[in-house]
Order: sequence, then C-alpha cells, then structure tokens
Amino acid sequence: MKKQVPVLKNQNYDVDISDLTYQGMGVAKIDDFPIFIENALPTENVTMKVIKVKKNFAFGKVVRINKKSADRVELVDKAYTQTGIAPLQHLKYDAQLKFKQHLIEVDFDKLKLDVEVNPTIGMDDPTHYRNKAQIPVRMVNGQLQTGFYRKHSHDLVPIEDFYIQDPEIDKAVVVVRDLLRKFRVQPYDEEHNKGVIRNIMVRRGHYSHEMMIVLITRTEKLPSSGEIVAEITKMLPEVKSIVQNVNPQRTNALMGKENKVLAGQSTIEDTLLGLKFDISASSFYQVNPVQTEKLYELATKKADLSADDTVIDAYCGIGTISLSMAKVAKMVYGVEILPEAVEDAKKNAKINGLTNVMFVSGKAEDQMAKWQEDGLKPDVITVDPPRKGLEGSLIESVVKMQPKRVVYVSCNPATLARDVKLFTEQGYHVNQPIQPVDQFPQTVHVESVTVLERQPS
Ligand SMILES: C[S@@+](CC[C@H](N)C(=O)[O-])C[C@H]1O[C@@H](n2cnc3c(N)ncnc32)[C@H](O)[C@@H]1O
Repeated sequence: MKKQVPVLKNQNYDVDISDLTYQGMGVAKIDDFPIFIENALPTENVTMKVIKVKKNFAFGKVVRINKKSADRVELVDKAYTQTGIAPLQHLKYDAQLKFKQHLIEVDFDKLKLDVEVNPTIGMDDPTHYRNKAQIPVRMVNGQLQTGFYRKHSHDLVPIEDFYIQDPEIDKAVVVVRDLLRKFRVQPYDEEHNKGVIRNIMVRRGHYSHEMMIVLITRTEKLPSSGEIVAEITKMLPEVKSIVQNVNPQRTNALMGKENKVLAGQSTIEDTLLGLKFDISASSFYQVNPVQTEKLYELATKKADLSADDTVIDAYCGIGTISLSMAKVAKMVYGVEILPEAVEDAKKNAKINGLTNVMFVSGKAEDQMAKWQEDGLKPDVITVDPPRKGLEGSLIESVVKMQPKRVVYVSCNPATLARDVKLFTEQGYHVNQPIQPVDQFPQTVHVESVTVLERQPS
C-alpha cells in the first residue's frame, strides 16, 4: 500500500530538530518522514511551515523558534542564508568546526572505514577571509545590480557587504558596479541570452594587496571599455591587472576560454609561506590565504620529506604545493589540466629560484599512467583534486608506482572516503588522524588532509 505523506504544504507544525545535513539544514521527523529546514539547529524546537513536499521528504521554513540551541548566534543578515553565501552563519564558530569534523566521520562511517578525525583547525576571525569574489551582474527592477543568487535560482539578491570577502574586494565591486551603471553597460539577461556584462571577478593578494579585476562579458565588445578601465585605475590604486574574459555560451560555467588584458599585467602576485606566486585570471588559487598557509604547512609536514625524495604533485594548479615541497625534496613533478596555470607554475618556479621542479599540462589520470609506464618511482605523491575526487585509473597508477606515502588534500569528504576505500583495498592505510582545516568558515565546505601509507608486504 502507498505510504501516506504525513505533512501538508503550507501547514505549520511544531517539531524537534534532530540533526544537521551536510548542506547545513536542520532535520526534523514526523512519523519518520524527514523535513529539511533552513536556519534550524539540532536540539531546537521550532514551528515550521511546510513549503515543498516530495515523495520521501519535505522542506520547511522556520516560523518561530520555540526552544533555542546553545550553539545559536543571531543571523548577521538573512540574505547570507537566502543566497547560500554563509549558510552556517547562525551556528557558533566552535560548533561549525565540530560539524565539519563530524561530516568527515559520517562519510567514512558510511563506508565502514575505521579512521580517526582530528578537531578542525579554525580561524581566529572567521569572517572577511576570501581573497576572491565572483559576483553576478543582473538587472533588478530596472537597475544594474551586483549581489548573489537566491538559492536554487538565478534571481539576484543585491548585496554590497558579502561578510566573508576581503572588505577591499567588496568596495571594488561597488566601484565597478557604479561605473557599469554610469556607462550604461547592459547586464546579462540569462533568459534571452542578451546583454553584455555577466560577472565581475575580483582577486586581491593577501600580502601584496595587488588587485585583479576581471570583467566577464557575453560579447567580444565591451562598450566604453577605455573609459571604464581608466576610471577603475584612477579609483582603485591597488588594481594591477584588468582583464576581460569573454564567455558567449549559455552555461553555468563562470568563465569562457578567452582572456584579454585591458590594462596592466595578465597576472597579480601574492605570497604563501614566503614563496611568491603569479596568478592568472583563470588559474585556481585557494580562496582563504590564512588557512591555506596552515593547510600547505600541514601537507608538507605530513609528507615527511627528506632531501632524497622525489614527489609527484597531481592537480598542482599554479604550483603552490609543489614549490612548498620542492624546498625540501630532491625533485617535484607537477601535473595540471589548465595550460594557463601550468605557465604560471613554471614562472613561479623561476621567480622563487627553484630548479628541482617540472610541470606538465594534461589530465592527471593520463599523465600519472605515463609516468608509471616510464618507470618514475616517486617516494611521495600528493593529490589535491576538485570536488569530484580521483579517477579510479589514477589510483591504479599511484598504487603501481608504490610511493611510501600519499598525501590527499580534499575539499569533499564523500569522494575522499570513496577514494580512501579504493586505496585501502590496494595496500594503503590511514594510520594517523585525518586533519580538517577550515578553509571556508560560515559555509558547509570541508577541506582536509589525509595520509595514506603503504603497508609493508
Ligand atoms: C583544488 S585545485 C588544487 C590546485 C593546487 N593544488 C592549489 O592548492 O592551488 C584542483 C586543480 O585541479 C585542476 N584539475 C581539474 N581536473 C584535472 C584533471 N583531470 N587533471 C589535472 N588537473 C585537473 C584544476 O584546474 C585545479 O587547478
């Protein structure tokens, strides 16, 4: 017999919150039927209104909090939850760190992998940490606006203070927004694939204070670009690079392939752990510089390198981990898919006077197979993949190369656990606690370092 859904849309219910999902939503159950509720915390009792009912679950909205959690802090701004900029803003920072530790434990438990997870390394000030902004530009009520999308939609909520970004970046976005308004540049209209300016990307070096502004346009032509660039340069003296990125596709991907330098250099420079890095518009660069230094220091320490060691750094980006390790190891090989990032990595090796590194552009899974066939015998392999984790074939190549240690930097505990399981089935084991480092305070993202060691056969 078909099971009855025990809740009705638009009805209010009083519920106890028993859990927090990996997306930061409170979980309540009515007759074992789960309801996911934004801005509700475990141990709380809330009156919630059911806003969407599906076959196996529903979504609810808090109407009133009847019993508050001791871990609750007041919302800084509702818009940060509405847009997903800071979905954990209502949770005390200590509790956020515990939540992230718990998320890793849950993913490993699901796969029956017995590992220990250390408390998350947090920040002293878990706000205004991001060195990069990617801000959509849209028409809202007849005016060009910058802000962020309401969750699960492309409706723009205008925002000026983004709370988790470097305030100098927030100021720059407003300056650029006002110039786009002044010169009547048409914002992108997604529905009809019309208009010019899609997004503003801003990056600011944490130590160097060098700023890059990228104007992401649908069209090759950016009207009044000369005037806009001249005014940006006058009003924002930190700007060292203004780039136009053309993305004509109807796509959710932020950037297109083509970058045109409109003023200054094609890169800005920043420092990490005393090393200098040139960063291009399209290259990946960790967004939380304070925590990145802790993360890389930890990864290098856990790699436990000696001066005779050969290292492979897979998914190396602009060579940040590679160069940190090249200071200690004999030789470091890096592989990265984005040719522009590889060019940055090569330049960065030069700037820092490191000659014991070699960078290759290509898919990590292909290049690792090639290195393995060529007989390369690394002592340590580090991997720092995107959220989807490692390809099975890459894990096979790693195992065949038999490094004594694999250092896995992960931004997704679910794919990390999946990959660790494959490694453990092939003779590698996690003998020390996994270490989460909070790269993304106020959000549900979880970064961690795991060490896999080859078991003696
Ligand atoms: C999480 S980032 C890490 C970058 C670098 N380790 C760092 O911390 O700055 C992942 C990198 O993997 C690259 N990437 C994505 N898919 C790849 C693939 N199949 N092979 C090689 N690199 C890839 C991305 O361009 C990005 O630079």
